[in-house]
Formats: sequence, C-alpha cells, structure tokens
Amino acid sequence: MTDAYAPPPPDPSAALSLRALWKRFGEKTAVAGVSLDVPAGSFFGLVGPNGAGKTTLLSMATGLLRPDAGTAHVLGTDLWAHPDDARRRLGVLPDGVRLFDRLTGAQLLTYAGLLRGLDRATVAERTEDLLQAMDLAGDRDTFVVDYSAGMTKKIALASAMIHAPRVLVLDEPFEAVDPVSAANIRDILHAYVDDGGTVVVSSHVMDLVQRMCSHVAIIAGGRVLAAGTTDEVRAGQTLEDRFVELVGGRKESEGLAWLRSSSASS
Ligand SMILES: Nc1ncnc2c1ncn2[C@@H]1O[C@H](COP(=O)(O)OP(=O)(O)OP(=O)(O)O)[C@@H](O)[C@H]1O
Repeated sequence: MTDAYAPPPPDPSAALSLRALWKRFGEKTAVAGVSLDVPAGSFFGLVGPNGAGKTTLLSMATGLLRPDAGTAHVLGTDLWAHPDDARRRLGVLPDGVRLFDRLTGAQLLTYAGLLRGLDRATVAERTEDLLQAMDLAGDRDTFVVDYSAGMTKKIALASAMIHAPRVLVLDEPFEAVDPVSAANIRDILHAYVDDGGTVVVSSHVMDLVQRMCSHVAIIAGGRVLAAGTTDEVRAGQTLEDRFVELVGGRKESEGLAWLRSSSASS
C-alpha cells in the first residue's frame, strides 16, 4: 500500500484508488509516490502536519491538479484518462475555495446544480433541502461575499453535494464552522455513508477524526506513514498519540524564551 516502487494494480472496487502519485513544485516534492485505497462506503480521514501534502494529494485525486506521475481511479474509472466520467461521481470541497461570491447562496446552489446537468425542478428542490440542512435558509438571499467563513464553507459543501455524487472529498470541511453546524454536517455525512456513499475528509482535529472516521491515513513529507481502519492505525493509542509518535516534531519547551512574561523587559 505504501510501496512507491511496485504498487499493486488499482482496486476497481475502491472509491478512490491512488497509485504512485507524485507532485513536485520546483525543488519541493509535495507528494512522493503515494499509493492509497479508500474503500467504497468508508468514512475516510486524511491527517498530517502542515505541509504534509494532503491538499496536493486530494487535488490530484479529484481532477484539480495533474500529477507528475501516477494514477487516480474513482470507482474504477481512471480520472485523468476519463475526467468527465470520474468527476460526475465526485463532489469536491477544495481547500481555500473560491466561489462565485457575487451570487446569493440560493443562486450559487442553483448555478452549481444546473452546471451539473440537473433539471430546474430537481435543482430547486435540492437547493431548498440543502439550505435547510446547512442552516442557511435565512441567508438564502444574502450575497456569498457577505457570508462569514463558516457560512462560506457550508454553502461550498452544499454545492459539492447537489448532484448527489457517490464520493465526497472534503478538504478541512469543519474549519471555521460552529459546533452546532459541525454536528449537523457530521449527521448529514454519516447518513450519506450509511446510504452507501463514501466520504474523504482532511482534518487536523485528531479527536474528531478518531470519533468520526472508519478509516484513516496519516501522511507526512508527501508519504503515507500508516493507513487502514482507524482502530488498526491507532493501535490501542489515541489517534493523536499515534500521530505524534509516527510524525514526530514535538519541540522542547525552552524555545521562544523571549516570549515568556518572566523574561520580558517591559
Ligand atoms: N502551488 C504550489 N507551489 C509551490 N509549492 C506548493 C504548492 N502547493 C503546495 N506546495 C508545497 O507542497 C507542500 C505540501 O503542501 P499541501 O498544501 O499539499 O500540504 P497540506 O498537508 O495540505 O498542508 P496544510 O495542513 O498546512 O494545509 C508544502 O511544502 C507546500 O509549500
């Protein structure tokens, strides 16, 4: 699974089957030969420190960024060979998403649904359902440019779901989202998985991933350090302890002595 040199063939039954994916930016290797299977029907967490390569990996797995090498299959379809087929099955919440923010929330969802080829009646129905589910019905006519960070995240998530994709790939879906909305979104995602969908989330919040995800992969330095069911990966520890053990990087606390009030000169 983590062998970059002789990975097995892609698994056609997997929701995402990534093989030997590489991406370099100049001198920097962001993703270094990652092979990973996301089982269909799983709630899959991708965790790693800042700069680990999560966003780059998810971008290559969802058609947003062309890999230097390697393949990504979505439910058996080669994404980069047949992008339209594969993308139909995907709903994507990218990192730092840029929306058409001169539209209202309701207009944005309508636009997203029509762009995905849904008929107007279906788009209208789903737009209402999603606005309710995301607790945005009261702000349906507010321009997205005037939404808060959390509201923007929620409307982007709704846009990713409107065509009822089989696989949802969500980069930091809970960032800036209030606890009540986060719980509602988690309920929506769990129901989606119970109905046979697959969710992939990247997150820095270990406790959340441990509670929410059936499977997890820990990545650092562009490589997969561990992957499997959440219980397999955490191996009797908390996911956070296992993460720190695998990734390392804890600093001794002597650093930044000048910041301590006892040593401050004024
Ligand atoms: N467009 C780019 N140009 C140059 N370097 C990039 C680019 N995108 C990512 N990188 C570099 O690739 C590495 C991986 O970045 P990436 O955004 O994938 O990490 P991440 O795991 O998502 O991080 P974070 O948790 O901080 O969001 C980093 O060192 C980053 O600086």
